[in-house]
Amino acid sequence: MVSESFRAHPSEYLLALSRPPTIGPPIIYSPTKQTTETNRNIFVIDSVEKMMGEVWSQLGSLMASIMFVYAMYEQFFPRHLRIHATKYTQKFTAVFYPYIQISFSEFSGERLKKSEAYTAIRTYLSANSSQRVRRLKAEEVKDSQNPLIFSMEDNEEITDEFQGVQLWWRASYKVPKTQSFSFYPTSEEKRFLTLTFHKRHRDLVTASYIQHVMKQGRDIAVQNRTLKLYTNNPSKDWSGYKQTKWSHVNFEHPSTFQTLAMDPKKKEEIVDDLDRFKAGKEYYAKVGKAWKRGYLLYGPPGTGKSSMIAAMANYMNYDVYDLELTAVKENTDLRKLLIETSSKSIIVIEDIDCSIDLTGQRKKKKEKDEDEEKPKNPEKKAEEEEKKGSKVTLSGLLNFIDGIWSACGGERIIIFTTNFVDKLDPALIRRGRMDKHIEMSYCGYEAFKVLAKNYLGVESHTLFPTIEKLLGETNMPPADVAENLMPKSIVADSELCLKSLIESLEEAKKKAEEEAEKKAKEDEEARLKEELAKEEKVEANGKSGEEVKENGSVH
Ligand SMILES: Nc1ncnc2c1ncn2[C@@H]1O[C@H](COP(=O)(O)OP(=O)(O)OP(=O)(O)O)[C@@H](O)[C@H]1O
Ligand SMILES: [Mg+2]
Repeated sequence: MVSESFRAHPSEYLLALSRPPTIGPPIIYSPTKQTTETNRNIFVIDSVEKMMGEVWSQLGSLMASIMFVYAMYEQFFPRHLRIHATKYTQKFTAVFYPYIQISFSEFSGERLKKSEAYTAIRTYLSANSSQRVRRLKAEEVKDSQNPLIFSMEDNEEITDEFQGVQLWWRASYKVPKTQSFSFYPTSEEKRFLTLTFHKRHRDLVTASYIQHVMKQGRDIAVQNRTLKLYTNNPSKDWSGYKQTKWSHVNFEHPSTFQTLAMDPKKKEEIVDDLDRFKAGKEYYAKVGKAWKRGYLLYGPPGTGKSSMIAAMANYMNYDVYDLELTAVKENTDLRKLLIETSSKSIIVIEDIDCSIDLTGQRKKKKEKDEDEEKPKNPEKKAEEEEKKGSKVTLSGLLNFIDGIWSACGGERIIIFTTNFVDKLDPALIRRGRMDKHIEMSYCGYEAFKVLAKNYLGVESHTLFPTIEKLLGETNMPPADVAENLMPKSIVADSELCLKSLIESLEEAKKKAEEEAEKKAKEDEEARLKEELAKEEKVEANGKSGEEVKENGSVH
């Protein structure tokens, strides 16, 4: 037998099989020059060669016949009959071939837009294939945390399993036969993914499996993507060639809930709220509310409002749209901006009290009265309006937050920040618009412990009780505490930083006491002044009374 007598390496065996058949007289090996074993091997190789030669020649003639028949078929078989022939061939093969194939092309739609389904499936397969497929393709991906992703190479196949059912995915490509003229750049090869499965699983695959794959693919893409920080372009720049309403950069703020210094209970409450929001798609639909949530962050400067927004974006994996209201010309522009934001995003308006004239309605009325009094020349009026910039009104902003348009897209968080919550119109911050009001306050002991752990890696220290006492007596924002905890030189250790903080706290306490004293003095002086003024008034009244009396007596 060949397999028994052939002892060469498999690669040599394959080499022998692939060698073309030799023509001519057989080679005679001299028994005197070869050992018996080697002779036997040579003989076996020789007979395999001969056998393969026959197979090759038969195969060659068969191929030639098939090609001839195919060429005749292509040339002479009538076109309309060919359609029927293909149809019946497919029906015939379907009897013996129980598998169904679904293909997903890379591009779809009129403008050769990249198919979302293809992208999602490819992401799903990339996540699953890198461990199982031998031939992988490395691709550079924009906007992803991993600059390189590995997907399966063309013509590779991967087996997947879903609810106990086996399915096969294959990546393929087609080179189009004819070149068509197009305005849009087309790649020569058309790539597609083919899913093969047994026909008895048709319902499972179409109803659940594909949805499962696409959802997983999208989730993986969301996990891997780099967050973006958008800002709105001034309304006057919207027309023209590019017409982009938002510009963006990669969002790289490192703030997280771990690094955020605040009361742990309050922090946990916020994280829970965010979790509930993220998982609340069905709930919001059930209660008939748009899937969005508003947060109002208020507190003195440097208490971590902006850091909180960054922590929320990183936690939720949402893009941030930083809306600069002063660059928005009017209410309709606000709506246009809203439409162009994506879901899974946070829309932020910082320092809302400074960005919009919340007494706009009243002012407008005053202006109107003035205008009626003295009509201006229209050119001057337009110039003045241009100078004034934004014409966004409070009602426009209210509509932006919870008008009908605000529901498009879904899964959006709106955040306002302010230093002066009392300045805001109650309508703007009522529950439903700003669902949760979060106060960011001065640094307490709990917040300090978080900062000490983050900045110095210290969880307890003998100086902590002193700091706790001083923090209770002063109002220092976390930004100042953090600054004091930053080592000022390479050799500075944690004790030095804590001492520097104590110094600053004592200084702040002294300053606050001095200021309180000064204020008390000023108040006292003002009170005395008022009393004096009152007395003088009474005196003056008394004098004038007497004069009246005197005058009366004269008359
Ligand atoms: N609660 C905090 N936790 C951790 N770091 C903080 C906190 N508050 C402030 N910081 C530090 O102080 C800096 C300023 O904070 P941040 O910009 O978040 O304050 P803010 O409240 O937005 O101030 P403003 O009202 O002036 O905008 C941050 O870069 C951060 O390092
Ligand atoms: Mg800020």
